[in-house]
Amino acid sequence: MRLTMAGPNQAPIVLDGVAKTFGAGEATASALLPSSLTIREGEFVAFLGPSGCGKTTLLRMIAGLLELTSGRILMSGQPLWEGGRCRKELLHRLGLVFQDACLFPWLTIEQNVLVPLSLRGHLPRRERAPFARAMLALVGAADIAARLPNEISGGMRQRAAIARALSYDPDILLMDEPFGALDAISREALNMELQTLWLRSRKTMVLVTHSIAEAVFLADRIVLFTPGPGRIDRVVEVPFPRPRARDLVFTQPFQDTVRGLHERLSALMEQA
Ligand SMILES: Nc1ncnc2c1ncn2[C@@H]1O[C@H](COP(=O)(O)OP(=O)(O)OP(=O)(O)O)[C@@H](O)[C@H]1O
Repeated sequence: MRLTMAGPNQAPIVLDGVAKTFGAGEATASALLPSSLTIREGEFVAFLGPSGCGKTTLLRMIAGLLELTSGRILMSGQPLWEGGRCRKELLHRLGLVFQDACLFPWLTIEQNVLVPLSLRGHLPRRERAPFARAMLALVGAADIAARLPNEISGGMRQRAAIARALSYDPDILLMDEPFGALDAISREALNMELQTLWLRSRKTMVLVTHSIAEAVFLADRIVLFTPGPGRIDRVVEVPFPRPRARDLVFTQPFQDTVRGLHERLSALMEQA
């Protein structure tokens, strides 16, 4: 089922006092303190914070993979969780990409990208393969359509994972450290591709990252978390116009922004 588009006052994602604790009794541990945030239509938001601050936990709650302990998540104004039950029909708006590409090793890349199309069945059968190839082309991976996952590089596997997430035709792309395991140069190339993808599609994108520079390069707004149990410390607007050139990272204004965030994160970690 496809939902109607969000109205002007219905942001794609609203977090309203969202919190999570794990365990029970004396073993209870807080993973995320109450956090509120509005993610706007078509914006690129990065979640940035030290290890264990609850970024992944929050992303998993937005993805409907983890129940909230308290608070509400609204998707285009509709609560994602109701009475302890996740409203699966709202999840059709989401595409997910994780650090590990999680591709089926016995399927070619094109077949992997076709899986969600077959499962969802939202395209006529004859249109599926061309659509899968178009998604691979969009992320610069058209050449590897016929290869198996273990025959290609980690960077190419992540491109394929993004293409697979896009084949759900999501309005919102949630990404958890998608390039965390890649070398610096591949990561830069993938960041450029991701920016191009965002510029072309204007999908709402949420990226969890440890990298301050990656967050500054890609995001419109950076959500900074305190050390665990984390909460949102502040939301920082990134001032650089688009498209952002690869060389932006070497400029003084970029490095000043990175340094400012670094100093804030260091201060938070010293206070913790
Ligand atoms: N299933 C779970 N059961 C118990 N504790 C958990 C579970 N998942 C996460 N946690 C705990 O919740 C806290 C937040 O973890 P989370 O993975 O969300 O942090 P993170 O900011 O994404 O960290 P990283 O950047 O290292 O991935 C951590 O203390 C973690 O140990």
